[in-house]
Amino acid sequence: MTTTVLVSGRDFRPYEVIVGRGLMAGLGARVAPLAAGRTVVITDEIVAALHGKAALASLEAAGVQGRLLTIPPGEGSKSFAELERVIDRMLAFRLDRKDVVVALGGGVVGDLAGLAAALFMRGIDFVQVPTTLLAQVDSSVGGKTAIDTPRGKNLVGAFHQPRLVLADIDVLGTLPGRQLRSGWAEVLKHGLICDAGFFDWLGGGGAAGAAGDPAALERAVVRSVEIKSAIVGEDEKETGRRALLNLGHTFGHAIEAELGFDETRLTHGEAVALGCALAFRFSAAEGHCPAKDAVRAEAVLAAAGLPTRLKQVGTFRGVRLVQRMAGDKKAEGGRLTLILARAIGDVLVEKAVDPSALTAFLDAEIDA
Ligand SMILES: NC(=O)c1ccc[n+]([C@@H]2O[C@H](COP(=O)([O-])OP(=O)(O)OC[C@H]3O[C@@H](n4cnc5c(N)ncnc54)[C@H](O)[C@@H]3O)[C@@H](O)[C@H]2O)c1
Ligand SMILES: O=C(O)C(=O)C[C@@H](O)[C@H](O)[C@H](O)COP(=O)(O)O
Ligand SMILES: [Zn+2]
Repeated sequence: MTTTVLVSGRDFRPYEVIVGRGLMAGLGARVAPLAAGRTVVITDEIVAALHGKAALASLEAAGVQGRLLTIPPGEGSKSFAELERVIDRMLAFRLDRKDVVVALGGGVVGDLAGLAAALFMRGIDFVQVPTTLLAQVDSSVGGKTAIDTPRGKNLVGAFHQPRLVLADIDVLGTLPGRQLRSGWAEVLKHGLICDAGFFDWLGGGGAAGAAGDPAALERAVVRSVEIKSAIVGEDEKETGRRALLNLGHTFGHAIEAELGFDETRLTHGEAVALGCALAFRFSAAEGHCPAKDAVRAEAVLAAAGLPTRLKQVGTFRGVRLVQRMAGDKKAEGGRLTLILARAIGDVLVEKAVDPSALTAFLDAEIDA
């Protein structure tokens, strides 16, 4: 079965997110109506080897001219240097404004290719073909594109919505278990934000998804896309409600930065899982949410094989983490903003976080 979720908001052209099995073969037919000219398929070396041929064959069968542009795999490619190289290749290919970028890969490919599409000749169309669970449930939807700088995650970017998202559950069959669990963290995040029933399912019968069961994965992808697209439709540019999608990220991004964005030590999804557990425990400590919800959130995250304690991933100092967190894009006038919880499925934007309370909380967490 194929499910189509429409992402629509006041200030951008609506687009479809198509979720199902065996969709890669139909990529060309779906891209053809969007591409007046040619396509460039931006992908990483690992995905190119696994799925590049199928993508190009499908485009060719539909009469769409396509060529591959590969980047090295990993977070290191979300850099000014790689962005420059990609745009230079696009210029060398003589792409024009009618040509279309296809982002075939995980969140790294989607974020970089999306930003290149946003900048190239002031913006050309792009299509997301997410190949990691994380990209299917999160990064391919909503139009956030970005690169990192040594000072932090995603600090340079643009909002640029795709024309189409094609999420083929079958491509997840080649994904390593660790990457599957990493994507599962963003799925759990969606339940924690606004759907306690979904979270219960993910912690019960749906847990098979984290181990690769295709039916559970499909249901988890569809519900995640529904949740994310509804929020993005209301608040594309994160002036309000969209910040809720950042649950766990102010902690998570600071931890990723402290580890030098080394995904062999901590993937983005693992950082989000740890960040969600910290956000729930800090919420409980500050009296926003019952302690039992923080305990339950942690139990489900841990059962999925995700980290929930700082000492599992490295050695940190509270003051350093808080300095990093103050540099987050949600901070206004140097004031820390955090997404905190009232309960599982009910979160809020807290703009008046006391840095000393947060530092003391993190120092106590470091050995906990
Ligand atoms: N734009 C957004 O809204 C948004 C949302 C969430 C995360 N992100 C960003 O996404 C990035 C993380 O994305 P990710 O977790 O997909 O990581 P990733 O893109 O680095 O992919 C993880 C690894 O899986 C490999 N891979 C991809 N598809 C595969 C497949 N089908 N089979 C086998 N291997 C495959 C890749 O080559 C890579 O080695 C981070 O940079 C994060 O900041 C962005
Ligand atoms: O789409 C959003 O909005 C999100 O916050 C989704 C996050 O999972 C994602 O990691 C996003 O890239 C974080 O955005 P940032 O603005 O904190 O960099
Ligand atoms: Zn994320």
